[in-house]
Amino acid sequence: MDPPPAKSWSIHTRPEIIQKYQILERVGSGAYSDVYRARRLSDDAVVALKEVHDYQSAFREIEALQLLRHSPNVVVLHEYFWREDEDAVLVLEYLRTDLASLIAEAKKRGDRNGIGAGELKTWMLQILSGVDACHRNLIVHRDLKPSNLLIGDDGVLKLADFGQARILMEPAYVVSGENPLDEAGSVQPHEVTPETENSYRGHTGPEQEHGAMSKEEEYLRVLDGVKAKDFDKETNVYDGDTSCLATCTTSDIDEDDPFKSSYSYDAEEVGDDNRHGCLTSCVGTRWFRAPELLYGSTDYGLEIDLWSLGCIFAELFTLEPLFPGSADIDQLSRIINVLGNLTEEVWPGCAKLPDYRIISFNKVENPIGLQACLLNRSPMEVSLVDRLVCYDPASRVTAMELLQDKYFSEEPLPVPRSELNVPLTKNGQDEDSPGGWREYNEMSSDSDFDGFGSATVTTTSAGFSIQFS
Ligand SMILES: Nc1ncnc2c1ncn2[C@@H]1O[C@H](COP(=O)(O)OP(=O)(O)OP(=O)(O)O)[C@@H](O)[C@H]1O
Repeated sequence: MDPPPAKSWSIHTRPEIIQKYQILERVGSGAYSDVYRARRLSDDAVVALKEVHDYQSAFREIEALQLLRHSPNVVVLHEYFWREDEDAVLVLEYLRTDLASLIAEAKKRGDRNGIGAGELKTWMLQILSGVDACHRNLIVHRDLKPSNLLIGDDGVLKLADFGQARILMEPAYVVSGENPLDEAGSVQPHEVTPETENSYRGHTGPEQEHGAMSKEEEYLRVLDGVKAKDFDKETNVYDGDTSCLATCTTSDIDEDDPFKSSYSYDAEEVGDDNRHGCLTSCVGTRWFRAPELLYGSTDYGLEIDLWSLGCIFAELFTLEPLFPGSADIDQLSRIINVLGNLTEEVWPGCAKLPDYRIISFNKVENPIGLQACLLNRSPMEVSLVDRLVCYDPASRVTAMELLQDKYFSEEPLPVPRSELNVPLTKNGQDEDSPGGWREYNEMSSDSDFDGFGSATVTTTSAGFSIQFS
């Protein structure tokens, strides 16, 4: 195999960037990226430059952010730079802090009741609106966690870090198995404008008929898998009737845009997700990872985000992570201690999960229940988490349904954004602090069995099984 092409060693030396932006400081780095605060020379606006070192992650983030560009609770992608031999640089709106910092500051203050109920509701509504926007577009974020919910000085909260996002279904009938980036070569920068926006709505044309059967089958498969509930008809994405496919496809696509033919479910086969629509179970940050992922599912749906959402809401209520597992098995064991064992009674079909028969736990006779984890919270708050943090993905309440929940229309009402206490600091600067950034961001392999209980390995007809006690 040829070695990868040499890359510019630094964003600071790339003329196309420094001609337009003054790089001020590095504000963060993640598994795949370095993020800088920068000043746009044309108008002095402060922006974030996200230099993404991983091709697939950059691809996914740009693809999702272009589709979500009108969503008020999703970070705005202004433009991006990408040449074959260099890392992608995404120019994003700059948001100074995040929900993890909000939780950390509230905890530090030691207020007995945590974040005020009216404030909580405003934060939650913003999160729900962002998740709802993703799910209406059949985008599964796959890494929802407090540190990926960015907050601006005006109290606006936006979903960010779409590097693991996937579009579960794109009814554009674009028939392509090829990677559009390979075809496109160097065509940057790309300004993200209404003209270059890759929307898959509102255009019908002959290309829709091409490959319709397989797409329809795929669509039905996804729907089966994700139990897509009644998406808003206005979006023309899904109205509970597959006939709406006829109204959905790509619209104005910039000829130069390397993403122009990527908006199909199977056009982009990257990462560990395979060519046949199977998704990798190795996504997300463990504490927020849904049980179906922990059991190795590869045909999960939007509901994995709803589980994460429940964990985030629980953390907002108690200022403590709900399931802070130290390894994947520990993660499952914590969930089982609270919800009880995963059985066919609570989730019909769970026995088909790839690792269900491989990993088993002793019967938990008296699961402690979510209420015990949410001490001093109102019944409505407990119910809200309960409807998200449940085993059967089909039973999880959608973001759209929650936006209408009476919790948000009852006293105390959500406060105006101007009354929110925006965190003064940004959490996670101290990477080695216990329970801090490093632990929070850890994504370990599925093979970490250390540090909890005893394990009995037995040979079975299927191979082996591990019993944890
Ligand atoms: N638009 C932005 N404005 C300000 N800071 C940002 C912005 N986007 C990202 N950051 C910060 O940069 C850091 C890394 O960003 P991000 O989480 O998007 O990258 P990543 O490599 O995908 O990370 P992860 O390892 O969490 O998946 C985070 O601390 C984040 O808060």
